Amino acid sequence: MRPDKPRDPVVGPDAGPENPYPVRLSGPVIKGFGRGSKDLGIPTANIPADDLSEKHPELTSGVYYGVVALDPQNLAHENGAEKSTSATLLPAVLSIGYNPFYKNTVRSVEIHIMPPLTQPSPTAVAQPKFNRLPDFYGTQLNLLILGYIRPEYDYVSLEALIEDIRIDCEVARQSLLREAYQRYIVDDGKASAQVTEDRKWLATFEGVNAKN
Ligand SMILES: Cc1cc2nc3c(=O)[nH]c(=O)nc-3n(C[C@H](O)[C@H](O)[C@H](O)COP(=O)(O)O)c2cc1C
Ligand SMILES: Nc1ncnc2c1ncn2[C@@H]1O[C@H](COP(=O)(O)OP(=O)(O)O)[C@@H](O)[C@H]1O
Ligand SMILES: [Mg+2]
Repeated sequence: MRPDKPRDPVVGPDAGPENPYPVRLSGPVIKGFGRGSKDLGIPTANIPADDLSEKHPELTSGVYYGVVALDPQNLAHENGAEKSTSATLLPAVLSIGYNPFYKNTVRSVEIHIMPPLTQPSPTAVAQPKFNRLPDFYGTQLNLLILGYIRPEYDYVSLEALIEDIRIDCEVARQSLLREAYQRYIVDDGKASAQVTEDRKWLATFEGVNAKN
C-alpha cells in the first residue's frame, strides 16, 4: 500500500541521469487491458515487455520518467495526415510492472505521453485533464528512460491511484525541466556527444532521418 507521506517534487541528480540511465527501450504500441483511458482517464501506450527482465535486469518494477518519440511516418499514415520526416520528442512518465492495484499476472510497460514542456501542465491542478492524442496503436515507439520515481503500489481506491499518477506527471515534468534533462529534448548547444547521440537514437526510425 502507498506510504502516507508527502512526495518529493523533483527526483534524480540535478547534474543529469546517473548510471544505469539513460536506458533505451523501443517497440510497437500494443493493446493493453483497456483500463488506462476507460477506468483512469489516463491513456498509456503499452509496448511489449517479454524480454525486459533478460535484456534490462536493472529496470525493477516501478514508475520512471523519460523522453519518447513516435515513428512519424507510421503516425501520419494512421491519422491520414501528410507524412512527416522528423519525429517530435515528448516528455513521458511510465510504469513498469504488475499494476498491484489490478493484480496483473504479466509485467507491462505503459507510457503516458505528456504535452511539450513549453505548454502549461494539464496535471498541475486538483481536477487534472490528462494528455490525450489520437490513437497510435501499431506505431513504433522509442523511449529513453532518464530516471526512477518510485515503486509501484496498491491503493485504497481508484481515486488515490489517479491522484498519485497525477503527482507522477508533475514530478516527471519538474525533473525534466532541469537543464541537464531538457537537453535530451531540445539541443541547447551544450550537449555532450553522448547526449547528442541519445537524442539522435530517439528520433531515428527505419526510413526516417533523425533531426539535428
Ligand atoms: C505514471 C504511472 C504510474 C502508475 N503507478 C501505478 C501503481 O503504483 N500501481 C498500479 O497498480 N498501477 C500503476 N499504474 C498503472 C495503471 O494502473 C495502468 O496504467 C492501468 O492499469 C492501465 O492499464 P492498461 O494500459 O493495460 O489499460 C501507473 C501508470 C502510470 C502511467
Ligand atoms: N497521451 C497519451 N499517452 C499514451 N497513449 C495515448 C495518449 N493519448 C492517446 N493515446 C492512445 O491511447 C492508447 C492507450 O489507451 P489505454 O486506455 O491505456 O489502452 P490499452 O489498455 O490498450 O493500453 C495508446 O495505445 C495510444 O494509442
Ligand atoms: Mg495502456
